[in-house]
Amino acid sequence: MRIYQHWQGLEPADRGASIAMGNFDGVHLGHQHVIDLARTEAPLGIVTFEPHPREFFAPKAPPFRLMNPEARANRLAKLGVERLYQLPFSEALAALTPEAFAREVLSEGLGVSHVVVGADFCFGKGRSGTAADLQALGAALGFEVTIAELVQSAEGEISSTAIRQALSDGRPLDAASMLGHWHRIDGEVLHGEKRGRELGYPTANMSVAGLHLPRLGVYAVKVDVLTGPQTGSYNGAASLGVRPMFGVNQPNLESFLLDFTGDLYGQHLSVAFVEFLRPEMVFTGLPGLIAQMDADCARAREILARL
Ligand SMILES: Cc1cc2nc3c(=O)[nH]c(=O)nc-3n(C[C@H](O)[C@H](O)[C@H](O)COP(=O)(O)O)c2cc1C
Ligand SMILES: Nc1ncnc2c1ncn2[C@@H]1O[C@H](COP(=O)(O)OP(=O)(O)O)[C@@H](O)[C@H]1O
Repeated sequence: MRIYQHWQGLEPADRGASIAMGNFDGVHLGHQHVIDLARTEAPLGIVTFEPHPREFFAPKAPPFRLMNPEARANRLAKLGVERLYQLPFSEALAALTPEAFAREVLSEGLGVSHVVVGADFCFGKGRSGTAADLQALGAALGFEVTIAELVQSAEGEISSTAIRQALSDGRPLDAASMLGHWHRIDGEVLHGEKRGRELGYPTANMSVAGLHLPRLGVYAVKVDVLTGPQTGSYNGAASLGVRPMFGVNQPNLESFLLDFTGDLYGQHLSVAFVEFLRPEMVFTGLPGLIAQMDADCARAREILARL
């Protein structure tokens, strides 16, 4: 998959894609439907925005993203997307009217052959353009527009908002049924306080900055080690939180991999949230915490063996 960060001055060979357009946060089943409708004989593309328009307009709002741009790109590549047009969202882009966006960006810039958007898609200055407006503009400018129906799940309409809520509630299975896959946090293993190894539970620490946080607590997780000499998929127990036993900390994600020994510093991991086990707790001494971690790992092992 090729990533483009501009829409102007493209080579003819980089134009003409059939594209799905949106934020694709989480790449859930609704997104996958939109992407499927964009599969034609033309190269399959995605048009998305970076930063996310909501981050651009409300930079101080609490983080809401389900995934970082790299994780999104990796997942889109797995779905067979050949071109990711990750357009820099700016004052100038936000100020384009629906007509100007369709003409300057989609038609003259990207030269799209076909565009798919969800039925609730809005675009252009003040979000004033609808999916139907885009269809009319496409007819005038010479590209086809398909409007995808919103996909339902057992919980109702699938949306990034509903997925965030399920995760905030500690319902990763419900989130997964809307995502079509486990919710994952991806990132590099960072150095921590070196305390884990003394507890008998070395943990791979990852930053969760900029991401929507699932309910804080301890989870049964599947951990994919993506780089290094020990790549593979491991079962684990992870703590997403602030480690109240050890002072005031920023939230992070600490994963203990079952049946694993080795060095993970600097490697890339993808941690899948399978089941919420319990909130973080404060114990009167380390033996209490260690006994609880023993119990967490036993439960995680049992849950993950059933998958
Ligand atoms: C399965 C598991 C359960 C945990 N439960 C708690 C907890 O209840 N309370 C807490 O303060 N920290 C908890 N932690 C976090 C540990 O305190 C943390 O991993 C340890 O301090 C190691 O930190 P370090 O990696 O920075 O050395 C848990 C960690 C794991 C892996
Ligand atoms: N089973 C395991 N699960 C997770 N990390 C492990 C495991 N075995 C060894 N490690 C290594 O130990 C490191 C964590 O040890 P720890 O004492 O918790 O230090 P830190 O505070 O730097 O995270 C991990 O980053 C990894 O390199």
